[in-house]
Amino acid sequence: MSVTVETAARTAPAAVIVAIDGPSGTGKSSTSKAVAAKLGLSYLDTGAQYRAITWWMLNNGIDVADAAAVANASGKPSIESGTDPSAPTITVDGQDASGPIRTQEVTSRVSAVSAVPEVRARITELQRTIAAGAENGIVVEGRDIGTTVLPGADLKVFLTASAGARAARRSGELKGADVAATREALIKRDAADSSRKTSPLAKADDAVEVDTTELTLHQVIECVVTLIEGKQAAK
Ligand SMILES: Nc1ncnc2c1ncn2[C@@H]1O[C@H](COP(=O)(O)OP(=O)(O)O)[C@@H](O)[C@H]1O
Ligand SMILES: Nc1ccn([C@H]2C[C@H](O)[C@@H](COP(=O)(O)OP(=O)(O)O)O2)c(=O)n1
Repeated sequence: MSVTVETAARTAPAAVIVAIDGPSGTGKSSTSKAVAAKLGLSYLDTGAQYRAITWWMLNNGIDVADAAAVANASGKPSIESGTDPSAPTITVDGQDASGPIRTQEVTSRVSAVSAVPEVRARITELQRTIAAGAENGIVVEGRDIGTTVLPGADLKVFLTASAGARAARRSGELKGADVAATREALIKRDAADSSRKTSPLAKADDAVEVDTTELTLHQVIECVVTLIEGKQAAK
C-alpha cells in the first residue's frame, strides 16, 4: 500500500510557477492559455486586471490622466480573476468585464493607469495571492511577472516579435484594422509600458527569450511546454 502512495507522489508532476512576459502581440495570452490547459495548470492574465481597473476608473468619472486621482481610487473596485485556462473570467464589483475591457478606449488609457504605483501595488498583491493559491501551479502572463511579481518563478519566458508581425496579428484580430495605425499604437503603448518608473516591461536576467516572429503559435506552445516539463522533471 505504501509503495503505491510513494509511486503516486513521485509521478505527480511538481507544481510549477511560470512567468510569461513580453510586449503586446507577442503571443503571451494564446501561448499561456494553451500551455496551462495542456499541463493542467491555472492561468492568470494580468493585463486583464489592469484593463479592468482602467475600465472601472473610466466608468466612475476618474480622470485617468490625474495620477493622484487614480491613486486615491485604486483600492475601491473589487477585481476577481477566474484562472481556468479554458474559461478565464474577469469581474469588477461582481460584473463580467471580459468584453468591455477590450475596447479601444480602455486600450488607449490602460498604460496611464497601470503606471500609477498604488495601482501596481494593489494588483501585484492580488496576483501573488492568486499564484500562491494555485495548487497545481500556474502560468502568469504580463509585463513585470518575472522581474517583480514572481521573481522566484520556476520558469521565466520573455516573448518577443517584430513590430510588423505583432501589428499584423493584432489587426487580424481587430477584423482588418489598419496595420500601420495598429503598429503605431502598439509601439506607443510598449514605449509607455517600458519607460514607466514602477516595474516597467522588462526581461528578467534569468528569463528565456523566445522570438516568435517566424514561429507558428503551435511551435511557441511546444517550446514553452518543453521548457516547463524540463523544470517539472528537475523539481
Ligand atoms: N506565433 C504566432 N504566429 C501567428 N499568430 C500568433 C502567434 N502567436 C499569437 N498569435 C496571434 O496573435 C494575436 C495576439 O496574440 P496574443 O496571445 O493575444 O498576444 P499578447 O497576449 O502577447 O498580446 C492572436 O490573434 C493570436 O492568435
Ligand atoms: N503585468 C502587467 C500586465 C499588463 N500591464 C499593462 C500594460 C499593458 O499595455 C496593459 C494591457 O495589457 P494586455 O496584456 O491586456 O495587453 P495586450 O494583450 O498586449 O493588448 O496592461 C502591466 O502594466 N503589467
